[in-house]
Amino acid sequence: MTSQTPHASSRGSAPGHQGPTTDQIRRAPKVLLHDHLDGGLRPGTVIDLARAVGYDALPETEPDKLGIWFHEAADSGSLERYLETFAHTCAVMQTREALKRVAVECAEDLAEDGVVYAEVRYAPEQHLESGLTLEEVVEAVNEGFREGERRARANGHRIRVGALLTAMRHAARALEIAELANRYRDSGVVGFDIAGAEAGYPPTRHLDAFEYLKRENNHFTIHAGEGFGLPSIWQALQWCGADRLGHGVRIIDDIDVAADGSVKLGRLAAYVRDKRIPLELCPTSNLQTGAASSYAEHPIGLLRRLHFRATVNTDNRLMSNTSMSREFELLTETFGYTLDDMQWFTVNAMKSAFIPFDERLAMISDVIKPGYAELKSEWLFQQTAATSGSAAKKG
Ligand SMILES: O=c1[nH]cnc2c1ncn2[C@@H]1O[C@H](CO)[C@@H](O)[C@H]1O
Ligand SMILES: [Zn+2]
Repeated sequence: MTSQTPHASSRGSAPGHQGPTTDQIRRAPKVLLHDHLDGGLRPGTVIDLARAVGYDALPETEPDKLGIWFHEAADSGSLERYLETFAHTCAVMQTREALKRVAVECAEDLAEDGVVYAEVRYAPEQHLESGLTLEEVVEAVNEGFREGERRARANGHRIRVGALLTAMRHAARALEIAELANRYRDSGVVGFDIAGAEAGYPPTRHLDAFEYLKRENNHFTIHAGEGFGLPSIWQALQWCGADRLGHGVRIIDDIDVAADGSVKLGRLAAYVRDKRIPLELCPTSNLQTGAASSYAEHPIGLLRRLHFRATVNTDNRLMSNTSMSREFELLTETFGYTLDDMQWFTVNAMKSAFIPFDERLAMISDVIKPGYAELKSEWLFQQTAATSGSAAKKG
């Protein structure tokens, strides 16, 4: 972890610059731990696939309008209504070809955005309507990610994508999906997750799946502390044993900031910080589901200042009309973050990934840190009147 203070000065960019430029943010190496495959389709692909399978329930048939429709429909203030929009994306992801294409494009789009490592999740049980088996779903997506990585490389980008298999918390297939994740752990699947409406569906309903994964020494994250508060986070950690928290943003309810600015952590918040539990924060998604009321008031500001293991994520690029670069742009605008802050979030994410330690370390020391060092040194080589020699000639 870097040791700079939260609002590190302009050391990370050219003197006088308040923060990184849009272009620097895009080129900076980024790590994404929380992104849903069925929440990141290109609008044009949704339309193509709907046509191919004869799905006629799309609300719009023109890409730009459909993109806007997803964004507006998801902008509902409630997690339950936000989740309704996935009926359309899941409906068109029911064949091997469709799943593969979506996975290829996902890897390509993330690479284009400067993401060097991503864990992308989806719920295999939601892709069985046309007769695919769970294994066929996983294999089609894996094939797509490998092909996407190859195409990204051909375009001059480097990315690695791992899959997380999600079980839906309202359903009863968690153990089966956990076993599936375990079977594919050496073939592209790096962990497990549960998602879906949170209120009324506590993670302890799926204890058998989590206990199984622990016995197998496997990894899992749990969506908790988004649509419901502290009890959900507490269960996810202390009953289920989650390695990471999907969102976890409501941990803020256990942090007291006094009028004089002094901060007191409750027992659960202290545990989360002390144990370095990674928080997969997704600012824009939280605004849409009502888990936060504005970027300025988003708990990520305080959590970063208090040195929680905070990470920045997209959640659903289609529904939130976002990307990793966009999330960082919004954060730099709101909190004045510099390249040092971006690097801190990125190293946090890489440390928290589910791939082996030696690979995480190599990513941090050989990809992430050199990438940021390169960006941070750019101002030194900008041609100015002082360095171009033109002043001397005129004199
Ligand atoms: O932010 C979220 N909270 C909870 N569930 C979600 C969120 N985003 C997506 N999904 C759910 O996860 C499924 C598998 O990818 C999606 O189909 C959606 O229902
Ligand atoms: Zn999510």
